[in-house]
Amino acid sequence: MTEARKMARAKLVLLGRENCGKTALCVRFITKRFIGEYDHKKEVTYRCCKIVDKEATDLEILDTVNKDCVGSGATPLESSIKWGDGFLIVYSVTDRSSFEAVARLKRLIDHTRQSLGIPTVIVANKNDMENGRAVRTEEGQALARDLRCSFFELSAAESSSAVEAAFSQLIREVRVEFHRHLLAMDKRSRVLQMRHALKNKLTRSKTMQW
Ligand SMILES: Nc1nc2c(ncn2[C@@H]2O[C@H](COP(=O)(O)OP(=O)(O)OP(=O)(O)O)[C@@H](O)[C@H]2O)c(=O)[nH]1
Repeated sequence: MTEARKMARAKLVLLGRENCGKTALCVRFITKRFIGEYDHKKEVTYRCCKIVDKEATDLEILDTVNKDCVGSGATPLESSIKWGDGFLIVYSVTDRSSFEAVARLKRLIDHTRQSLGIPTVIVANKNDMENGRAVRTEEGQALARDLRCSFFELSAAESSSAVEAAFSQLIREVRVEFHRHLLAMDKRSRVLQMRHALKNKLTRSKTMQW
């Protein structure tokens, strides 16, 4: 792969019900640290550079706040969805309603982007809280299979490497999509070139007849 065709940057968006751990995941991924409490009021875009599979990518990561795909939050959420190249849909294994929001959020991505192939990873967070578990691992796996998304169950509080694995998977999927898009553009421009060449040839042969 030539340098010019490598994906230099990507925009990632974290979606999910309030309190499921979106900010904790972002901060863990960027700093490798888990900090107990975060400011819940602001939507934040983090910038960082990460190396995945020996390839550096500049990332913008949008941490959305308290939004669901229903009600008044829907419009700004759609603009975040239009902005992103890839999505982490997060739920907490201790909060059934956050799990139920996942399918709705995935449908909103599909609908907003008019595509079923937008890179999306589902993250089941807080699996250190076994006592408060309200969603079984198999339920998360089954939902991810149905929605054709990669799935990670983890704890932002306990495992930096698991968080890194989930983000890395999303970055890989965004890269695949980027290269698919480039190939489609190449194909289109080849077709246009051929059409142009054919038109020129036809015009020339007409001219010769005259
Ligand atoms: N035990 C445990 N607590 C977690 C974990 N991840 C996040 N938390 C806690 O859950 C609470 C909510 O985490 P946030 O990261 O603020 O959640 P959020 O989804 O960004 O919340 P909003 O900003 O309201 O949308 C905080 O008290 C975190 O410390 C985890 O993996 N395990």
